Amino acid sequence: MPSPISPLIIALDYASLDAALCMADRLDPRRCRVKVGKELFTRSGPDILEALHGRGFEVFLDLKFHDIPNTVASAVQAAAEQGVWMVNVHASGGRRMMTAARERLEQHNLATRLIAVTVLTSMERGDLAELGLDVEPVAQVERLASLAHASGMDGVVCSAQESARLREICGDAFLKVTPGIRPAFAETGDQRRVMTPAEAMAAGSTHLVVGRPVTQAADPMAALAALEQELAIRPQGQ
Ligand SMILES: O=c1ccn([C@@H]2O[C@H](COP(=O)(O)O)[C@@H](O)[C@H]2O)c(=O)[nH]1
Repeated sequence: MPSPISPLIIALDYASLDAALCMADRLDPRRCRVKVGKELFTRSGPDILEALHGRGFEVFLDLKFHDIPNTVASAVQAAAEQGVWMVNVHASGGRRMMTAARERLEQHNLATRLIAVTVLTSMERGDLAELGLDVEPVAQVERLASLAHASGMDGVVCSAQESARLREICGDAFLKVTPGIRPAFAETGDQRRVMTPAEAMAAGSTHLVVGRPVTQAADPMAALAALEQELAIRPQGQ
């Protein structure tokens, strides 16, 4: 199946394989990718990847690996060998960790996209201050994205508020995968650095991660359709 033309990645944050597949079966792999995160993977294990691949989805495995270089490289290899489209690590694990993961993929001819998390979209200046970082989030994102770029990452996870700046620093081809997407109709919840889908694309985000605004909506398919309309995406075949 060809890759979807849409930048949308739907976060399947569910407590069971059955619940996740119930949602996946209402989605169209020609219209979006899907993301498997910590809750779902911890509950279902690799079975969920096989089930989603079997349905034709490209999967972003969002486990945010952060450990010593050899451990992270081995975890990234394991993810890639299960055929995921994208996997991520924490940029704060440092250059040697990211480089080890990149080299491991190359040694095994694995084409999975490898990206690094900069500053979680749920964090604001006060959260960084409590970690001893007296900086605006955008400054910390720039620092970590530059390091990720220099360490051979295909892109980063950042908020859409930083996408324009990262386009200047790291270029168009460097992926800017942005959670914290909140259409006008959705609640912010625990997210802090948010943007609407249209604003995020205009700012230079390459991929938009959307969870609760679709998955927790009273009518998830209507919420997805509203997102697509905002982004002027025409479903294939129409
Ligand atoms: O900085 C980050 C990194 C990852 N996430 C993940 O994206 C989704 C967002 O879900 P919403 O329901 O749309 O808030 C979720 O799976 C997070 O774990 C993030 O939000 N921010």
